[in-house]
Amino acid sequence: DRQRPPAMSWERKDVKIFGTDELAEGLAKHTAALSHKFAHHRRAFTVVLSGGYLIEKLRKLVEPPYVHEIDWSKWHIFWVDERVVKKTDPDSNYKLALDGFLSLVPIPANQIYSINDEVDAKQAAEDYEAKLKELVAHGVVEISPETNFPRFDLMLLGMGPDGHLASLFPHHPLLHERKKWVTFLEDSPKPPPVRITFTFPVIDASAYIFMVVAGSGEVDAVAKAIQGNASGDELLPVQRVRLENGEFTWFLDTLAASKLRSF
Ligand SMILES: O=C1O[C@H](COP(=O)(O)O)[C@@H](O)[C@H](O)[C@H]1O
Repeated sequence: DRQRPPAMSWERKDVKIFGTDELAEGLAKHTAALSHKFAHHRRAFTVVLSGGYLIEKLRKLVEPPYVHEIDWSKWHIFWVDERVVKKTDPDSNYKLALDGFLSLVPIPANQIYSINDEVDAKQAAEDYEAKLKELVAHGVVEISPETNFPRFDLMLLGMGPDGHLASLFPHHPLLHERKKWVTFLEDSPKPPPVRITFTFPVIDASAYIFMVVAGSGEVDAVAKAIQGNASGDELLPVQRVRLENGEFTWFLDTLAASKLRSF
């Protein structure tokens, strides 16, 4: 039933709240719209994924009508963060996305940019940054004219209960990394400890970010992030996103939004 918009209990430009069963449909609809827009204007649609339950929320994209309507040949897939484990490890964000999403859609395999899982974290971060630079040079990934950081078309991200996004955790020194595109950490408070992550300047250069949060686990972080009055060091990582020239939209289900005061 394509004409029927997803049931949405509440919407403002930057916050969309869906019934728990409707969130995946709403996300698919808005993602497909961006895919059409970018595929029409450029030869590539660059999409960055996180791990976590985001992947399960992409389930409607692999079903009709979206699976048939999207021009998957234009999609290029990246990870905002990755655990430094083998690609077959259950902790791998690549494996999670492959099993739950990428193996079900016809994105060309050479347009799926996973990390090098044969090297240590420092080398994996350097390799990934070098790959991004190569793709910028070939015009696949755009570059921000303002900051010279790569500008991805869409980041589909999740957030942890502590407000972390990517592998940028509260009070961690990497929150302040302003030079590198991709960096690494060996002390992630959430296991596994060794990871690589995009830095804030890369996240901030995005054209669109969809921040997807569902269920009751992050309800306090959602309320703090959207309506809290923290400042300085107490800002949650997700509150530190400062898009230069892009749109940040929360995709919440009613449970995740249940501690929001009405706007
Ligand atoms: O460790 C990670 O956590 C976040 C949030 O995960 P979730 O399970 O709370 O959705 C995820 O976005 C990130 O990619 C992942 O490495």
